[in-house]
Amino acid sequence: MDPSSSSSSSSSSSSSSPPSEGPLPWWGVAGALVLLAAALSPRLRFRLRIGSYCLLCLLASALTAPACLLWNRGRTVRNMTIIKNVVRTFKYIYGLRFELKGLEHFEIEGPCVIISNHQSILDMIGLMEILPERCVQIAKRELMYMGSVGLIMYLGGVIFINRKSTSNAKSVMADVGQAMMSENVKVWIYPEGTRNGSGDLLPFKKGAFHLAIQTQVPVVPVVYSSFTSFYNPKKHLFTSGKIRVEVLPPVPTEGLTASDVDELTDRCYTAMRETLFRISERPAEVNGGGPSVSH
Ligand SMILES: CCCCCC/C=C/CCCCCCCCCC(=O)SCCNC(=O)CCNC(=O)[C@H](O)C(C)(C)COP(=O)(O)OP(=O)(O)OC[C@H]1O[C@@H](n2cnc3c(N)ncnc32)[C@H](O)[C@@H]1OP(=O)(O)O
Ligand SMILES: CCCCCCCC/C=C\CCCCCCCC(=O)OC[C@@H](O)COP(=O)(O)O
Repeated sequence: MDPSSSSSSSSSSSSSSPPSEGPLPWWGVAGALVLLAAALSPRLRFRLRIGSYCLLCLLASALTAPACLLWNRGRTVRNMTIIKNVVRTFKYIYGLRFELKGLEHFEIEGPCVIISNHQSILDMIGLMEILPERCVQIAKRELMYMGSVGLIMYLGGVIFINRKSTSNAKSVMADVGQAMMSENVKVWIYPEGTRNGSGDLLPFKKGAFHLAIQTQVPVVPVVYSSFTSFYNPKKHLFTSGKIRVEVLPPVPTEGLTASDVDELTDRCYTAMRETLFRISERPAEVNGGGPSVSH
């Protein structure tokens, strides 16, 4: 037997024979088990998907913060443009498609108060899909402590309030009013004050409407269709989906005073609730609207 042939045969046998079929590495086994479990368990699939979203937010924030610091040297609403362009890519990762209507109502010279319904932590994707220039958000102060996400919110100019202290929140909102006018900034507020995945609207808090009247700027209502068809934590549902977004005509506040807050709140609440039911293809309630303000 020719040694070269034997060596070639051994090499050919080694090259022609399949790679050594040793056991899978531990991480291969772990990955396969996770994928199998996720395929079998909706709860695990949901947790993996929403966990990946949180991780993505943390990672993207950590990577975007230095860019904001280098580009704009600190906390400024100009960072929102950078943040917006990053977050807008998330829709492709999670298969979310937006149908937009009424964006021309954002073409307002100067400040305004934008209000929208708030359903989940996914709202950030919808927020950044249509965020106008020079627009900051009002957020609960607990979000400031969410690691890199809190940092990026701070750098983007987000205003943090203590929801549990009306007096503190009111004084912060008063300062916001002054800053809005002096720095020509729009403010985005979620008047429900918390996430609400019911497919309906919670009663509205009044701070947004006080702010608009105190600064005599218009209120621009924005409505996102219900996520319940593709996102429901109670049912461990989180798939791809379509979100209709409708920007309603600005509601003027010139000439209004604090005594008009309840009427302005009701007007916005009713218009947004009707829109929410329409774009979510949910039959409007026979008995008209629910409570518009928190009692
Ligand atoms: C790069 C990758 C990044 C990836 C990560 C994603 C990051 C993106 C970056 C940017 C995104 C940031 C987005 C953050 C979103 C966060 C959303 C939230 O946190 S929602 C929770 C916080 N928001 C709110 O709470 C809504 C605003 N709240 C209010 O307006 C409230 O009114 C208040 C907090 C000011 C007070 O609330 P409360 O006391 O509970 O109830 P009210 O009925 O509203 O008010 C009680 C009485 O006080 C009167 N009032 C209220 N405000 C005022 C005021 N400004 N001036 C005078 N009086 C006021 C009100 O009229 C009531 O009195 P009454 O006699 O009953 O009328
Ligand atoms: C080093 C500390 C690390 C902390 C780890 C944080 C883990 C979560 C990380 C990222 C989550 C992505 C969040 C994106 C922004 C979410 C904004 C939001 O929607 O917050 C909810 C708030 O509107 C209302 O809260 P409640 O409904 O009142 O409750």
